[in-house]
Amino acid sequence: MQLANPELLQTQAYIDGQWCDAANGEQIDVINPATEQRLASVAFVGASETQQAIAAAERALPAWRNQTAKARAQLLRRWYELIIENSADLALLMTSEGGKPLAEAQGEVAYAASFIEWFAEEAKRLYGDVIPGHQADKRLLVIRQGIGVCAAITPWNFPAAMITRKAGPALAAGCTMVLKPAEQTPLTALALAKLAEQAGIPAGVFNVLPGHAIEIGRTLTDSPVVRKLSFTGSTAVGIKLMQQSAATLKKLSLELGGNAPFIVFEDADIDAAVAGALQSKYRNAGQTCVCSNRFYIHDSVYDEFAAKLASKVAELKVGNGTDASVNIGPLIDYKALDKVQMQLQDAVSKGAKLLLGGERLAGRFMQPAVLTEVTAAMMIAKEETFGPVAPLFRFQDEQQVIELANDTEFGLASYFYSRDLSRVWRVAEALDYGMVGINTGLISNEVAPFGGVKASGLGREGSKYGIEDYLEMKYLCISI
Ligand SMILES: NC(=O)C1=CN([C@@H]2O[C@H](COP(=O)(O)OP(=O)(O)OC[C@H]3O[C@@H](n4cnc5c(N)ncnc54)[C@H](OP(=O)(O)O)[C@@H]3O)[C@@H](O)[C@H]2O)C=CC1
Ligand SMILES: O=C(O)CCCC(=O)O
Repeated sequence: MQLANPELLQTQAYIDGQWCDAANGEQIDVINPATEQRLASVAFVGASETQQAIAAAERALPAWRNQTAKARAQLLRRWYELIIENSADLALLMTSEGGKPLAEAQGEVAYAASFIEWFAEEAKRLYGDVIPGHQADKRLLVIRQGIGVCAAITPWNFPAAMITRKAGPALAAGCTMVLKPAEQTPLTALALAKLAEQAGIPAGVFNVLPGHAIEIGRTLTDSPVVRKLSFTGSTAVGIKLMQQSAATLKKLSLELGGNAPFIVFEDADIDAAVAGALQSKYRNAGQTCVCSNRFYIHDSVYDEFAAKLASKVAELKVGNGTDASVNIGPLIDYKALDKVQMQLQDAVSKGAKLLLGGERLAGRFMQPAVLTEVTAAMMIAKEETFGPVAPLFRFQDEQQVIELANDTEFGLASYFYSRDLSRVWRVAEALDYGMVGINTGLISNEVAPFGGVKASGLGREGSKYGIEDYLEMKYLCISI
């Protein structure tokens, strides 16, 4: 891994503006999932370093909070610019430790940077309210202030964007942050911290702790100083963190698993639906929480859709994401590969047909797959796949498919294709999901509210709504 700016390869934790090893010297290897070679050994910290980071974030809070939003925005703007200037290195780090193809990694760097830019601007417009008084001698106002010290725990599948989608609004609103990145992808997080340091973000405002998930998570949730926790990851861990946060009554944002339906109605533009399916299913080898998980195709267009999708999937090239011609990188680890293979085998054993792909290749790679004649009795209908497999179900009518699509504990992203305007409204309103892509397979951007309902979590990230989770409202009652 040859970085143009070698300073971006940081292997120590970043606490209170200092780069430091774990107190006990512990380290963990970061492995390239494509080559299975060691990229670096990174400090692996625990509870005591987490306490230090929380204390640093608490100390840094008053000065950071008391600056004007504009002053904070100027520093955040510089952070944004440095991310853009270093985007080639950041993308290479991301591909090397997470496996996504370089073009996708470059896209993620731009996406990640956009949250810093957006929230730096947004924080200047955190207006309050003047409420008509209830008595002649009273004046009532509402102001909005940053909530205080925040914690963030982020996953490996978006090693940069899930950090900036949390740190952007937090820092812009005047909060400070302690971040624990995923064990598999600490290098991108530490590079972001290096750029934050270079941008002049003061010591203690943004701290990064690669280390023991359970110890760090417990220390963050137990701390009364930490007023808010934002987590992206699995539903099981989200529930655990919510339980742990109960004693200190933390404000929570939880962006958890999904089981996205992708519906193709009989009046859809089939070619457009195939293009959308490719984007929404195979991005990051299917490892995103908004990836389509269940394809419901109207009986009358099922065979056409299946054939067209399979012919496009056959063109996808599997390999090391640093090769510019590659579309599908490795899965993150063997556990992920085993889970996808198990879902495939379960479906085939219950009557599904493997139209294309599915073979396990050397290392952590697999051939992207299309499965047909899939039914609700199969494991793949219920569980998040997090892999490059498109299972196609048949349906006959609108009401039936809405019921099927909503028949899941999850409620993050959903997609459908139709050219009938009345149906577009009906179905969009009936889908029990936080996000609905209509005639598109890509919905994520910094200006729109990202988040789910039911077991997919709490709160929204990005957009003008995303900063609300980092604010408290204060009511002022003035007697004159
Ligand atoms: N909603 C989403 O975007 C994502 C969903 N997932 C789903 O979750 C499945 C498993 O993926 P996985 O990466 O294991 O997801 P996890 O939920 O286990 O991990 C996400 C983050 O939480 C941390 N974490 C794990 N356990 C704890 C804990 N007890 N206390 C505090 N932090 C904790 C992890 O740390 P560490 O890495 O150190 O273990 C990581 O930083 C995937 O197959 C997918 O279905 C996964 C990633 C993202
Ligand atoms: O998969 C995830 O962790 C959510 C991020 C995906 C996106 O923002 O599109």
